[in-house]
Amino acid sequence: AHGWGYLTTNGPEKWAEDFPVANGPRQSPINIVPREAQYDSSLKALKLKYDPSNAKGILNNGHSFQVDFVDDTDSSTLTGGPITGTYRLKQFHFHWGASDDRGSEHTVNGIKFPCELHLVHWNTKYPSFGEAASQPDGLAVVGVFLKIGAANPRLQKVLDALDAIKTKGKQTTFANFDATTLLPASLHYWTYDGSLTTPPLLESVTWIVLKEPISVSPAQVLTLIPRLLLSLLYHDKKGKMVMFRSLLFTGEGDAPCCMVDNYRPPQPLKGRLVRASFR
Ligand SMILES: NS(=O)(=O)c1ccc(C(=O)O)c(S(=O)(=O)NCCc2ccccc2)c1
Ligand SMILES: [Zn+2]
Repeated sequence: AHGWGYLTTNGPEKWAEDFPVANGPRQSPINIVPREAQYDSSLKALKLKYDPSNAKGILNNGHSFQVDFVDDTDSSTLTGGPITGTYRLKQFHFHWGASDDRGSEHTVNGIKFPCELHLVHWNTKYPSFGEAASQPDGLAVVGVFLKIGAANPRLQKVLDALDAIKTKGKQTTFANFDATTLLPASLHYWTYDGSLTTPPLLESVTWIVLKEPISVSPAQVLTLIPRLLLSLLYHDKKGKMVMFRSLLFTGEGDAPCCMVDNYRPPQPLKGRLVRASFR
């Protein structure tokens, strides 16, 4: 049987067949309506402390690429914000579109960004990530929108590594990456109780979506094309912005299938409250 994916044959509209929680009460992503979010003055500031030496490797997992972190100590953690206790960084990954009018999972007033970064953390009150992933307060994911704009030299290191992981299952070392460089200046956020946005869609995620996007410039990416030849943002001849092209969902030897549009659309709020850390 084919696994889940993002094609019409195995995409988000089909996931409930194998993962019935897809129709659960706290599914992600959602459309965020800032005017309907409730400012909560008791929400603390986010504290993200990442140790660059914890970066382990970068992997094409067949539905995105992820940078994995060593998570056997509290050296890369999320504290404060809407959560209590200490959550450890496990990995970060991206969702993007085949064109610049789509790609993000969360939307703001119905607006899609071309890309969204997810930094996945797990609650250290549980013995492992796998254990935490099945608990209602087990995971916390920080979502950061990407928009096309000024250059972002730090993202380049991630893009550079992609040509070594073109096909599913490929991975390469990726040391000394400071994930805090991927964060915007303001850590103002919206937060709500949700789920993983890919199967197994576990309802164990406290979502923390930053209001301020980070930007990456087309020019910056154009300089990468010769070296990357793979996942990149570039203006095609029609001037349309194209994102993270041609990473492949498929493994070596399979008929190549472009890894694009790897995002789940917004899910019903089902009465949930979205809180804002800012007025
Ligand atoms: N968009 S999201 O942040 O919800 C997300 C997407 C993909 C993954 C993943 O592992 O592939 C993850 S993960 O790193 O949290 N792993 C979830 C799958 C998993 C569950 C339980 C044990 C191992 C892996 C999260
Ligand atoms: Zn994600």
